[in-house]
Amino acid sequence: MNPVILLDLDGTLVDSVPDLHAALDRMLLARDLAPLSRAEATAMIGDGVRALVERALAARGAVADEAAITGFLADYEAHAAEETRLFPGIAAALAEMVERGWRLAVCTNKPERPARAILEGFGIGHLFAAIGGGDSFPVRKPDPAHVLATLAAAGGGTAVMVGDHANDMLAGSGAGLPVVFCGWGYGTGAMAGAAPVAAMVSDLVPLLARLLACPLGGPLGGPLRTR
Ligand SMILES: O=C(O)COP(=O)(O)O
Ligand SMILES: [Mg+2]
Repeated sequence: MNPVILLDLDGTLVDSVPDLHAALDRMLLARDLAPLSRAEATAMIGDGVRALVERALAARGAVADEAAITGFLADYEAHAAEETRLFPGIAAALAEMVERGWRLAVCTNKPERPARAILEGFGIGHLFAAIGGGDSFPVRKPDPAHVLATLAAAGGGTAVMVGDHANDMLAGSGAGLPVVFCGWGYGTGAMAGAAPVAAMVSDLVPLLARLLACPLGGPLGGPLRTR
């Protein structure tokens, strides 16, 4: 069976910071709190909506409640695809993956609805055999079960996890899969740990091809597992 490339969304396929940052600032403004810098907002992304809202409010000395979280989510969902863009080169990289016969899936901590809306907005939703959002399963990254449930939804088989955050590396490795760290995303370089790094989008397909060509393990990573 052809391998599955499990792809993180925010910071890997799409630059979603502008819309997330704008929604956070609308939430803060509504509470008479000062807006965030772009760097502050970026560093808060990676653990889903609840953590994002909690971090933004905590940065301004406030505490998140359920109303803040549901209000943020409703507002963000309505504006999730305004300034969000595919990173340059991603559309071509996805097309090449499909051309090679690799199956694609998204494994993101973003809730499933806005994740689907963003992918469909770019006309690429149909490329993915599964979209595992942060609310699709009882757990999310860094829990390996999020990766495994997404892989199962995509039909199972050999897989690689690709992402820009420590959560992606932990979840993928914990699931027994090789992982690739994306250097163009929101994570810090230290989050790559021992994972091979695709420094630029153009590095990704060649790196995945090398990983998939050495199933017994090699300098690039551990053994590929079939599930
Ligand atoms: O929503 C988040 O916090 C991060 O989303 P990601 O898992 O696609 O990077
Ligand atoms: Mg990410």
